[in-house]
Amino acid sequence: MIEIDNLRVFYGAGSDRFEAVRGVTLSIRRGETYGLVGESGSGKSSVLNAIAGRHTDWTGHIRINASSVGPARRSRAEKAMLQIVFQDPYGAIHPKHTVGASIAEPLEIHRRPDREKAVERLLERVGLPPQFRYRFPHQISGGQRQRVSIARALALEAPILLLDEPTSALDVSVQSEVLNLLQDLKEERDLTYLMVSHDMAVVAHMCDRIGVMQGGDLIEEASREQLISGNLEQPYSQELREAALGLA
Ligand SMILES: Nc1ncnc2c1ncn2[C@@H]1O[C@H](COP(=O)(O)OP(=O)(O)OP(=O)(O)O)[C@@H](O)[C@H]1O
Repeated sequence: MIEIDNLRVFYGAGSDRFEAVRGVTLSIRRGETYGLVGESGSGKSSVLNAIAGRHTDWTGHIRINASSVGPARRSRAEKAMLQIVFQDPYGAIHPKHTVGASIAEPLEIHRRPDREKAVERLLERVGLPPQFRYRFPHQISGGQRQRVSIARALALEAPILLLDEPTSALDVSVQSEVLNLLQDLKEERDLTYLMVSHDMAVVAHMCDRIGVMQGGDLIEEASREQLISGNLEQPYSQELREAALGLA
């Protein structure tokens, strides 16, 4: 569903030009949840933003559902293939728009019919009551806001969701509810997830496979079983795992 070949991502120009991702190759199957982990600044979000078309200074090959996408502006059909769920829901939902308007916006842009009904169904699917459509983001909790951004991400029925630290801004008690919702949606709709996370526990819970990034390189890939049992090749991956388990 997602194939990346020798992806290099850059920021800045001239002598300030900086290579944040240094030739990453990976592929993610349909229905798989793939977790990108690594310390802050290792390049995880840069990979995600290149795939999403949010950052355009990159080289290499990205194929989404077997079609190549370039760094240039995406077509409507290409955009409809994937959606992002951000750490901070305010990245996706406008603070001055009602919940209903935020969820309806992608449907309006893509001129989908029956938007009222669709918003109602989406709210219901993410576990929010219908009257929430009239509320503003500051009138609902952080977990509820993240449910709204998930509803918005689902609106166009994109087969791929890019999850950028989707629960790290939430209270621990709410985190698992949102993760369980994502898990249920994935099974129900055969979605493919690429998840960026600091949190190895979240990744172990959610992901079929992980990729470990360090300094812009993908240094190791491992299955969930390997992650859980500690059967990792690179000392750095072990360190991340042990730190997450409180063993370090
Ligand atoms: N807009 C930008 N301009 C310049 N450098 C940037 C920009 N965005 C990211 N970088 C740099 O690129 C490198 C990779 O950043 P990136 O955000 O991809 O890492 P990350 O692993 O996602 O980190 P975090 O977990 O903190 O989000 C870092 O050194 C960062 O400083």
